[in-house]
Amino acid sequence: MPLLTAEKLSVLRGDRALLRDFDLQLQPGELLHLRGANGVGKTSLLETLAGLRHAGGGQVRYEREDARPHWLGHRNGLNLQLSAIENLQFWCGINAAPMSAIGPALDRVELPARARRRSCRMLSAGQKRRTALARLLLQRRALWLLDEPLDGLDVAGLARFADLVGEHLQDGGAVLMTSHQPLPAPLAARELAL
Ligand SMILES: Nc1ncnc2c1ncn2[C@@H]1O[C@H](COP(=O)(O)OP(=O)(O)OP(=O)(O)O)[C@@H](O)[C@H]1O
Repeated sequence: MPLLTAEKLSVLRGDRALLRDFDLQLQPGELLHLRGANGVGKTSLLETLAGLRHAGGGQVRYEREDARPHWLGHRNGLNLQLSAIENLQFWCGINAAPMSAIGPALDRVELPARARRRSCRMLSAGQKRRTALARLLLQRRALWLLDEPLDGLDVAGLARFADLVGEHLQDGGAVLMTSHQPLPAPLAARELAL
């Protein structure tokens, strides 16, 4: 059974339809790499699939109860006044996720200890991205919708990202992500060009 189905979806931006009658299925264990030129509508599509933007028509279905997606936008969704740990504590608080998951998640994304308690405005782009990626590990959600998750990551960061995604797919999760860059090895993705 697919984790995500979109049928005859219209993606709007203002009063303009960027996509019409768009169909998509995402199966457990599948990584889908959404590609396309700047401005073609990748972010708008992802936001529509995540329920952050009204569709102009058609429907989006999450087929399983635990398929409520993890969303990672390219702005990271961090409060820059707060530290990495405080941001994750806030996220755990509003999502009923265990605070005990925060340390291990930051270990997995290899955010240095000295960076964890600094306000996020003091972090580099890659450190902020790693903090945002750590959210994916705080609560099990089968579907990950990731907009430009590779931006700002160095070579080690790309390798950690590949580890996280690879494990998630093996556990039966699915990932839909945009990227202008090739995906890090050994991730094998189905490609969809808009
Ligand atoms: N606030 C806005 N109001 C109306 N149209 C917008 C707005 N923001 C963006 N757009 C238009 O929506 C279209 C799709 O933008 P979107 O960000 O989804 O593209 P994208 O494929 O993700 O681009 P990129 O590769 O540059 O990230 C663009 O052509 C853009 O001009």
